[in-house]
Amino acid sequence: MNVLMLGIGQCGNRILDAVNREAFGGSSRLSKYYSRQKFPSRVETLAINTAVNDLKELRFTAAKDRLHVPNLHGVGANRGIGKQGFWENREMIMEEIERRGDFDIAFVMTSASGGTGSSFTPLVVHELRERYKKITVIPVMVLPFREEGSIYLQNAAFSMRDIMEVESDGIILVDNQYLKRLSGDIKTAYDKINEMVAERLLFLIESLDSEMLSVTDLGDFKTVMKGGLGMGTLGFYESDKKTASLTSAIESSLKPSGLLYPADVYEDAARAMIIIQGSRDSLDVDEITKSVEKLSTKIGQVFKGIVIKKGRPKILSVFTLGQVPDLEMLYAQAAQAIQDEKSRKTRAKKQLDDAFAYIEDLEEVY
Ligand SMILES: Nc1nc2c(ncn2[C@@H]2O[C@H](COP(=O)(O)OP(=O)(O)OP(=O)(O)O)[C@@H](O)[C@H]2O)c(=O)[nH]1
Repeated sequence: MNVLMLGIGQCGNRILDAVNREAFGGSSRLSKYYSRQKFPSRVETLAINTAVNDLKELRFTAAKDRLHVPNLHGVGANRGIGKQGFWENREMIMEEIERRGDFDIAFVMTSASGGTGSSFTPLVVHELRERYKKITVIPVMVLPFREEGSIYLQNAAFSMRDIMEVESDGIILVDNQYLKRLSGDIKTAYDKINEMVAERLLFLIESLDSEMLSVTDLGDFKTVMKGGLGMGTLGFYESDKKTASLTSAIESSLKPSGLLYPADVYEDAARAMIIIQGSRDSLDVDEITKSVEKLSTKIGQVFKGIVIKKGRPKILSVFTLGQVPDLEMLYAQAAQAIQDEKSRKTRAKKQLDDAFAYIEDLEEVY
């Protein structure tokens, strides 16, 4: 399978760096000696940014895989400038991608709320669709902490609408706000979130490209991603000594603690795919079949995949949602923030006009 992973803007770049870190051996001391990725698929990565400093800070992404869009130093969270920046550099950006050959699937990772990534991503998705007729395109959109300010909220609202309007094959949602409970300080939270996203995406890629005992393939994945509202998220669970059974491990992969976006899977999910990796003796196919069937009665369509691989069972759940109450709340907050900003501007303007009114009929006296 030929996979393209694009990370656009600072957040997208950093998630891509986490992917490269993971793919080249993770945090192990040996990782720097790996010159090739550990995965069977051909995975091409490219970090795109308007801010050269964001690209410089990457540690695991090769220099040839960093593309600076010239004449800009970030777009200061301004999506208008971002879109213009993309149009002015469209051919250069797309040529850089096309030089990497043909692809079956592309993941385009970005924050929904900054300027560069959130404005480039819908346009890049559109271009990929135009240029690669058979490609599956999955945007991975990171929603902001809700207290990050009105511009970030507004950007998230408008960029999510833009990304829904271009024809992707389903959006994977990641919510910083939901995941911030993972850590006290922001830097550690970012690292942890990025690592979670990287781990899940690489698990997915690896599984789709493996000989599965029970087959799920790119076609099934696309069917899942097209379900419901065409947006969903990923869950994950890694068994340990304390895990009671395979069934409880499968159920745990759907629990809030492993999800990248808040959802009540049993209430909200439209379609799902459960992929189980583990050593042959740790996987009981009958038990897996039974628990997936049980899930199907609640969720509707559930695909299952089983990959034989050394170690305790690890489970990835992929699902799309039929309702997204948290996203609706984000829009309500964004609308309120835009209104507040407007009234603050009007008030400030009036105050200034009132101030100028004091000297309206006066001249400077020297
Ligand atoms: N999960 C995660 N979120 C991040 C990270 N870095 C930034 N963010 C979030 O991304 C949003 C800001 O978007 P950026 O990606 O920094 O913006 P950009 O696309 O580079 O655009 P400009 O800086 O405006 O040119 C905020 O909501 C941040 O919380 C990261 O490493 N991980």
